[in-house]
Amino acid sequence: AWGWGLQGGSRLWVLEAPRSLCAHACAQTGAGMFTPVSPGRPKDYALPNASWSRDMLDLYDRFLAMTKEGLWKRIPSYNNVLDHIPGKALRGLPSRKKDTRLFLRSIEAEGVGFEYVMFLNSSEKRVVCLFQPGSYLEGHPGFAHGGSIATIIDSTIGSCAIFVAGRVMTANLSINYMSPVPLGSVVLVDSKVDKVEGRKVFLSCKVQSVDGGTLHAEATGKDRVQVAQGVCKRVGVGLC
Ligand SMILES: CCCCCCCCCCCCCCCC(=O)SCCNC(=O)CCNC(=O)[C@H](O)C(C)(C)COP(=O)(O)OP(=O)(O)OC[C@H]1O[C@@H](n2cnc3c(N)ncnc32)[C@H](O)[C@@H]1OP(=O)(O)O
Repeated sequence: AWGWGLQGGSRLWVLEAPRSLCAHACAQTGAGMFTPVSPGRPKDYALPNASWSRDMLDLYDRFLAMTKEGLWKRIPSYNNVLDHIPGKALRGLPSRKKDTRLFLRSIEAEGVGFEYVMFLNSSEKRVVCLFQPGSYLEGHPGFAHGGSIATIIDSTIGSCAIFVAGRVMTANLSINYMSPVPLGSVVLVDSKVDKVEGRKVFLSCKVQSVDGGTLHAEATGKDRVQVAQGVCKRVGVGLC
């Protein structure tokens, strides 16, 4: 169940959302597929569509097969993070604004924005994201904008930190770009939690080509498991 244990010094509040929360948030059914807990069924964008390349489909099939062994789970992807949270746990969270969308899902048309699906390996504290950057993410002609790479890295490490430690905010993200990512290509964004020190979660992430032959980028991140008191009061979590 989704429970809040508040501890905190003078300024900070640590929201200890039990790990079971995330597992609870997406009850797994069938072959590694998640079904959303919230009433109604928001569109799950992390499923194959006509824009996915052969590489993306093959990689997806490979990871989906691994979910059958139970170590990997597919993370559904809705266009609003609140859709990932079980109904009763939404209490105290900012109410959903009808015109907000998760940045990565802000381009509705298939194949031109962020085409991606994430898989979680809880025991390895790892989230791997299969990412196919679309044509609207262009930076240098023909290549993905560095900000789009930073976005998919931030979201992958953010999801990893959420599943390992609960609600987080990214405190620091450092990226080395080694090789540009061609638009329409498929890359593996492989993130893991390296250590947790109190409220700080340290993560690392590599962006590699499907054949592992090209390291496009590598990053380190520091996330923070906490909600600033102000935000806590604003959303009236009630336990502040
Ligand atoms: C429920 C299931 C859902 C699952 C399915 C989800 C699917 C869909 C998910 C999509 C996932 C999206 C993930 C997006 C992730 C974002 O984009 S978050 C947005 C970007 N980040 C922000 O806006 C954060 C802005 N910054 C802040 O709010 C505050 O600075 C922070 C980061 C919360 C830290 O504030 P604070 O807690 O007050 O920390 P502070 O007291 O200043 O420092 C505490 C410690 O942290 C260290 N620290 C603080 N800041 C830094 C820093 N920048 N660098 C290094 N050290 C730092 C300090 O040195 C200090 O260390 P110690 O002295 O304790 O050793």
